[in-house]
Amino acid sequence: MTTIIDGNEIGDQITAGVAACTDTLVGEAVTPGLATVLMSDDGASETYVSMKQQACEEIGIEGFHYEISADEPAETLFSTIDELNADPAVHGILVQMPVPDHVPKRDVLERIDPMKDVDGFHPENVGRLVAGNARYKPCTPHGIQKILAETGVETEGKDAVVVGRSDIVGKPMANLLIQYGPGGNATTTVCHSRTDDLAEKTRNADIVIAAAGVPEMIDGSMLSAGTTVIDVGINRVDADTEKGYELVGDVDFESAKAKADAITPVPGGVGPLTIAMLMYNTVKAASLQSGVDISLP
Ligand SMILES: Nc1nc(=O)c2c([nH]1)NC[C@@H]1CN(c3ccc(C(=O)N[C@@H](CCC(=O)O)C(=O)O)cc3)C=[N+]21
Repeated sequence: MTTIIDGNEIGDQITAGVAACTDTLVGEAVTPGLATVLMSDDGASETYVSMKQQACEEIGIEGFHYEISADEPAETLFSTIDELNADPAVHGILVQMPVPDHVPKRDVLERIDPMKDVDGFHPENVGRLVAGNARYKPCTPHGIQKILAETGVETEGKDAVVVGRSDIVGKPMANLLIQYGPGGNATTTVCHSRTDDLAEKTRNADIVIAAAGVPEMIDGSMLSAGTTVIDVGINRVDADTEKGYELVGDVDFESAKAKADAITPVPGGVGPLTIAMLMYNTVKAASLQSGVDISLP
C-alpha cells in the first residue's frame, strides 16, 4: 500500500508546537511579529500572502501586511524594507517572490536584516546553511525534512534526487540532504533542465523531490518501486472549475502513486508545511531578538 502523506496533518502538528512557543513569548511580553510585503498584481501571490497572514492570526503572531503597486520604483520597496528593519515589533520580514522585473531581486534579499530574514534567502543565511550552521532554514526544504522525519523515511545512506536548482527549493534542499545528522547523510544528485537522461537518475533514487515547476513532468515510468516521492510543484493549469484553474504538481500523481512507497499530494502535501515552517522561523526570530528561550518542535 502506498502511503499518501497528509501535509495538512503534519503541518497542524508543527503549528501546535509553534503556537505553544508563541504563548511562552507572549507570557514574557514579546508578541512575535511577521511583516509580509507584496509587490505584484499576480492572483496566486495574493492567495499565498493571505494564507500566511491567516496562519499568523491563528497562532497569535502579529501580522503586518504591505502592498506596493507593481509599477512603483524599486526604491519604494527598499524604503519599506528599511522601515521594517528598524521596527522592533517586526521580527520577521517576507518579501513575496517573484518581484517585478524592474526590481533587482538580489538587492531586495540583501536589504533585509539577516536576523529578520525568515525566508532564509539573505546571502548571510544562505552561507550559514551551507556551512552547516543554519539560522533560518528555508521554509519549503525545512518542511520537507519534517515530512520525511514524520513519515519515518530515513535519509542516511539513501540516494536522493532533487529535480530543480532554484535558490528557494532545489539548492537549499540538496544542502540539507547532504548535511551531517538526522534528515541528512543522503547521497544527493541535483538534476535540472540541462540534465541528460533524467529518468535514469530518478529510477535509481530512493527519494525523489520534484521542484522544477513543470506540471506533471515526473511520471511512474521514471520511478522504481518503493520510492518516496515529494512533490513541490504548485502549478495552476486552466481547467473547467469554479476558479477557472486546477492545481497540479510536478508529479503525475496517479502513475507515480502506483510505484511509490509514499507520496505527497498537491494540494495538501508540501504547501501546508511551507506555511508552518514560516511560522516556526518567525517565532525563532522573535526568540533570537528578545533573548527569551523557547523549545521549538
Ligand atoms: N518570499 C517568499 N517566500 C515564500 O515562501 C514564497 C514566495 N516568496 N513566493 C511564492 C511561494 C509559494 N508559496 C506557497 C506556500 C504555501 C502554499 C500552500 O499551502 N498551498 C496549498 C494550496 C493553496 C491553493 O489552494 O492555492 C497546498 O498545497 O495545499 C503554496 C505556495 C510560498 N512561497
